Amino acid sequence: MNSQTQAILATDKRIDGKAISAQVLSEVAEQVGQLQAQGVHPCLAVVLVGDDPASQVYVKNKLLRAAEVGILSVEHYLPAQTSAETLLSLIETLNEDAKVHGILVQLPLPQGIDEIQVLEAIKPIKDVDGFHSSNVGGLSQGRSVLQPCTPSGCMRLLNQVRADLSGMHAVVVGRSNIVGKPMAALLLQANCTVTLVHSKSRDIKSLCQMADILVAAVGRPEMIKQDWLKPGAIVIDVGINRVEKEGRSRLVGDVDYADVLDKVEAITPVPGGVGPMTIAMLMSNTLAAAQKQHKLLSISAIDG
Ligand SMILES: Nc1nc2c(c(=O)[nH]1)N[C@@H](CN(C=O)c1ccc(C(=O)N[C@@H](CCC(=O)O)C(=O)O)cc1)CN2
Ligand SMILES: [Mg+2]
Repeated sequence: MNSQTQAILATDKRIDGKAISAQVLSEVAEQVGQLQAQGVHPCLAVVLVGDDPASQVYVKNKLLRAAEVGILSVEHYLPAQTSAETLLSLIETLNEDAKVHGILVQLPLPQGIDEIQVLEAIKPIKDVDGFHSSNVGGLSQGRSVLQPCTPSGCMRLLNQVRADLSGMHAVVVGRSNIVGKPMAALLLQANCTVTLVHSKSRDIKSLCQMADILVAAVGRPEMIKQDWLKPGAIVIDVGINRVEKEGRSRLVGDVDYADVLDKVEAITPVPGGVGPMTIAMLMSNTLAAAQKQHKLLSISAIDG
């Protein structure tokens, strides 16, 4: 990427997730084309259980992005009352289908289905969400595995601001399996000093004030205010909170954007920051999964 593009993608203080995700998607589309020329057609299986409206929107957007970059998709919509056995049997079928390279089970699952059992059933090589314990363990050891999409998207946004994060103090607020924990692992891999803050941490505000990089993934609307930040901090806001403001429904992050803007070096907006990156990284993971499976098949063909 040349410096002019870099400047466009990170204008002023706002880190433009929409523009950067478009760049990722265009890179993915190019490589999908190269794979197709070798007769491989990357394919993502998307499984949605139940009728959660937000999940329906996310799944629709994933399918749209897949089509845009030339990734095939298969869709499986199951009712909320689906048994764990039925879901596990579908995953087994998709695991064994050589035409399917990536399997995504949209979260959250309806109550009564054990999320961990379902995620563990996905073959690690097809686990494009990076949630299988084998990929989680590989990430913590710094191995090259499929990584969770939101944290890897956040890393891409951070690298837009600074190519080298070495020695920076990163504070991650929130310890979910999907975002907080893998985010801390990726920042550590990038040689940051990492503090993982959670609901039982003492004096969260003081911990945040130490951050050169602050990643907020806590799900509390506009919790982080200007006096929580060190001057010149880089802020990545993973929160997506729907609130009523001035009689209208609006999306806000975990950071009070307008309040902190003067104080930060750079910040992601909500919407248009981390969210679009999540879907772009899913496409990137699906491509990587297809490339790896193709390579393994080619090797086993040579070995006989
Ligand atoms: N299997 C998974 N389930 C869930 C994941 C995931 O990565 N894998 N993450 C979230 C939901 N999610 C993707 O699935 C997701 C959330 C938000 C966005 C997004 O683009 N947000 C927009 C705003 C959208 C809106 O208007 O509501 C933005 O921030 O700009 C994309 C994907 C939980 N489940
Ligand atoms: Mg966003």
